[in-house]
Amino acid sequence: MSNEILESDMRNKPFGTRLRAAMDARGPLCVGIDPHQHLLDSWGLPDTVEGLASFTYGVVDALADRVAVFKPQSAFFERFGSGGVAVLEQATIRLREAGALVIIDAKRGDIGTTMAGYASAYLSEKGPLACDALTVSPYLGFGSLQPAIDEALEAGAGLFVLALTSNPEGPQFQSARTADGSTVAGAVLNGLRELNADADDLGSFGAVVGATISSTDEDLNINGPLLAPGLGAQGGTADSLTKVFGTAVRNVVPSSSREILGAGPDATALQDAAARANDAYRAVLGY
Ligand SMILES: O=c1ccn([C@@H]2O[C@H](COP(=O)(O)O)[C@@H](O)[C@H]2O)c(=O)[nH]1
Repeated sequence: MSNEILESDMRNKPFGTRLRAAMDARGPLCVGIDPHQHLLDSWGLPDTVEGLASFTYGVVDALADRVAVFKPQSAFFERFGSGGVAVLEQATIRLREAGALVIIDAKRGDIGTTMAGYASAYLSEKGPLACDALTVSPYLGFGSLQPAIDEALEAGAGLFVLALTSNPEGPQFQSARTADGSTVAGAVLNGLRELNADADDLGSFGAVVGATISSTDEDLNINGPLLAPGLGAQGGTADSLTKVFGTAVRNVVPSSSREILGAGPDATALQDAAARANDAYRAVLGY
């Protein structure tokens, strides 16, 4: 199941094309790798870098060849300093070797050459944390993301820009009106729509839209992927996806972390949890 995505012709395709192929082959589920302290504890592991490594590689070994997309949460690796970041690097390499795509959830955002520094760390194939896509924050202005957009285009990588996040505090800024009358979220979605305008099927520039927002008046048809965290532990369900995403539901990448990870450490239990979630989302998203 892994090799069709790894074939050299696919390797050189833009992120959006590779993402569609991976979801077609393995189902739409994105498994979040969030090694919370309470999860290490429930897996019988110590809250140390060794515990982090056992947890992370346990997820990788169980799921890398059957799940399309993984979203490691950088914060839980950074918590352990350089040793933790080394685990993130290794996990990313192993997942990609098994044909999965990796979105590192680091929500980076800065200006000019600093943003370019983040972009080269995560998006350039020569970067130490080279992955398929990175989450980024647009709150220094959508245009501040340009160095990451340029690097993503150069590397065939993708970006997921925060638009309508799953947390209840999000609307305070995201629903605010900009000078041209659109909301902040609407301005982000417009920016992404422009970036994806020439993409054939799925563009490489995605939005983060939580599965927990009850509904939205924003146009989510951006011809790009819609990363939907908030499923499972935060209360979002497969049915919420139809309500939130409407006609854009086919482009949703449903992401779930604690709901799946809580089934470990047994590999079969992790695989069953991922298969159940994948089947539920497949049915709703039309795969
Ligand atoms: O709007 C957002 C953006 C990112 N996240 C991240 O997704 C996971 C959710 O974990 P669960 O255990 O499935 O709740 C976590 O890494 C968040 O930082 C989000 O939840 N909402």
